[in-house]
Amino acid sequence: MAPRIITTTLANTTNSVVKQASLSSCAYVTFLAGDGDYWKGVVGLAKGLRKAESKYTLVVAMLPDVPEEHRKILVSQGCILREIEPVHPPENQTRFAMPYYVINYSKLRIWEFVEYSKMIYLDGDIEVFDNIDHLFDMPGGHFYAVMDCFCEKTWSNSPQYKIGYCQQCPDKVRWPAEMGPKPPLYFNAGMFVYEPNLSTYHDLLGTLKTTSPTLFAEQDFLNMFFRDVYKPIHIGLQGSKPWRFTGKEENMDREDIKMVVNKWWDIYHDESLDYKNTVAAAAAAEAEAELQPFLAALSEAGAVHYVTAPSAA
Ligand SMILES: O=c1ccn([C@@H]2O[C@H](COP(=O)(O)OP(=O)(O)O[C@H]3O[C@H](CO)[C@H](O)[C@H](O)[C@H]3O)[C@@H](O)[C@H]2O)c(=O)[nH]1
Ligand SMILES: O[C@H]1[C@H](O)[C@@H](O)[C@H](O)[C@@H](O)[C@H]1O
Ligand SMILES: [Mn+2]
Repeated sequence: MAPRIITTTLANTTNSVVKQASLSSCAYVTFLAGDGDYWKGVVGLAKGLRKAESKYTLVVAMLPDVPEEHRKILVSQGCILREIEPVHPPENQTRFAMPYYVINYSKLRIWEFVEYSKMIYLDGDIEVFDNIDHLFDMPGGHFYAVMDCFCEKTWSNSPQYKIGYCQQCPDKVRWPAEMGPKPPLYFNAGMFVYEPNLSTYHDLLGTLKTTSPTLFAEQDFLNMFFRDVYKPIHIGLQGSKPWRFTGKEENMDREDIKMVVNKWWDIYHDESLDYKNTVAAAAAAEAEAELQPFLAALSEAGAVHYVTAPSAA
């Protein structure tokens, strides 16, 4: 965990208590829902970040249905847990299964995490094999993400897939003039760099109320919402539930895929990467003492529901 710089000022102003706090302002954030096996992905991600010697902590935005047992494991791996309320898409407009939408749209709550000025969102099934902390240094005011790939079967009903159009190599198959204007750049929402902000957050939720859900849920929505500030970045995305891989899946007898999956398991099982075995755990114990008044103040104000990593003791 990165050392935190905390200043908590409590001042009485006309009977109200003004609480100011400045926390280390960057963090990674992932999302967790349900009692399934996605928590394994989060453990793999937390350990991968550690292996890459990231300076920043991993926040887990989780829905209330994540069982206590899984929460404990994540806390023991140094994650900061933040429970979020489910976000429901507009009623009567869902052509697809409701739980799918509730899960995905709930991700929008991460704009509420304004104790951080910049965050990198990563899906729980993504692994980092290199340090990507430098992405926090990119200029603010933009939404950074990786361009999506339309070759996936999930895109088979789209015009892009049908004509073999690739936005990453737009010269391979040119967008035909008779099909109208070229579609705007489209990012994958499995990883992005963004700035939590309450006004953006309210705008996101307000706009969602009047937006019909579409196939790729919050991914389509975020593409629409941030279309004017989107900037593509080039980072390899790895996300196919490596913990479920058996080698028998369709097209999965490839050596390169097996190597990535094995690399994922190496990180997952590496005990030296367990939070309790790191110097950060000791530093966190020290920082926790300082952090306590701030958390107490926030929870007193009913602002957040927060669980931090335990001390190494
Ligand atoms: O039961 C679930 C389902 C999902 N997740 C979380 O939600 C993320 C997204 O779900 P998947 O990885 O299963 O979905 P995809 O790989 O299809 O993800 C892509 O499409 C989704 C919408 O269709 C989202 O936009 C997502 O960010 C994008 O990477 C997971 O990584 C995980 O962090 C859970 O915790 N529990
Ligand atoms: O845009 C889609 C979407 O995110 C899918 O859920 C994912 O499986 C595909 O890889 C991607 O192209
Ligand atoms: Mn995924």
